[in-house]
Amino acid sequence: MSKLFVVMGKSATGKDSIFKKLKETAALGLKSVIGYTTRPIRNGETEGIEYYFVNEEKLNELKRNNKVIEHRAYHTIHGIWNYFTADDGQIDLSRSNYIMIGTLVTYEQIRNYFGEKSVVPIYIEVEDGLRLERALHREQSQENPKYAEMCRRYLADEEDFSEENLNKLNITKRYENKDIEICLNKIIKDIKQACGEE
Ligand SMILES: Nc1ncnc2c1ncn2[C@@H]1O[C@H](COP(=O)(O)OP(=O)(O)OP(=O)(O)O)[C@@H](O)[C@H]1O
Repeated sequence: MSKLFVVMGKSATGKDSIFKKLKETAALGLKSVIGYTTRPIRNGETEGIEYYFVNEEKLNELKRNNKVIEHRAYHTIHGIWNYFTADDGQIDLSRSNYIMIGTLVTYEQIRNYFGEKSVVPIYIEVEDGLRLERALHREQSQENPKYAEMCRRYLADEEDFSEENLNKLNITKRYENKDIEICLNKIIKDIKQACGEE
């Protein structure tokens, strides 16, 4: 049976970096599910690669057509930022294995939508101090660093990814992203196993 892998973790744990590498690992043959967001595009991001960057009008249109699989709205310092996954023809579990980035809420809703057997969590962890350092470093490289939003997100993650929430969803397996290559190798091995290749 085909699988949909959901890469999750707190801010700056390296989800985007790991997601990109897994997508590029030809041996896995994973198709990516691109999510949608109404937040502004960051330097270095490309439309249709990290996300489809859309406005709220588009979100409302997809909602009216019952095409939104899961949706989260964050009250940020810059207003409401929406993130969602749309049933836009990208996912066909009878044909391929897929990978996407998400939050715990995404994972829960996607699991409800496609069923527990088809959806596999990949939870990334980084020690809090190191993670804050990486978040700051990344923000400093932006044209308009959003430090207040970085701090808000850092604190919000504590609640969103609490042990209680992780336990509720039965997420026991953790991948530590200290050294990205070691982390990737572990994930690749497990993805192969889950897809029945090992
Ligand atoms: N193993 C690693 N060692 C050093 N730096 C890393 C490692 N993994 C990721 N990074 C860097 O840490 C920063 C955060 O990584 P990334 O943007 O992939 O995180 P993210 O989890 O997708 O964050 P967010 O959810 O906030 O978008 C980036 O600048 C990235 O280059």
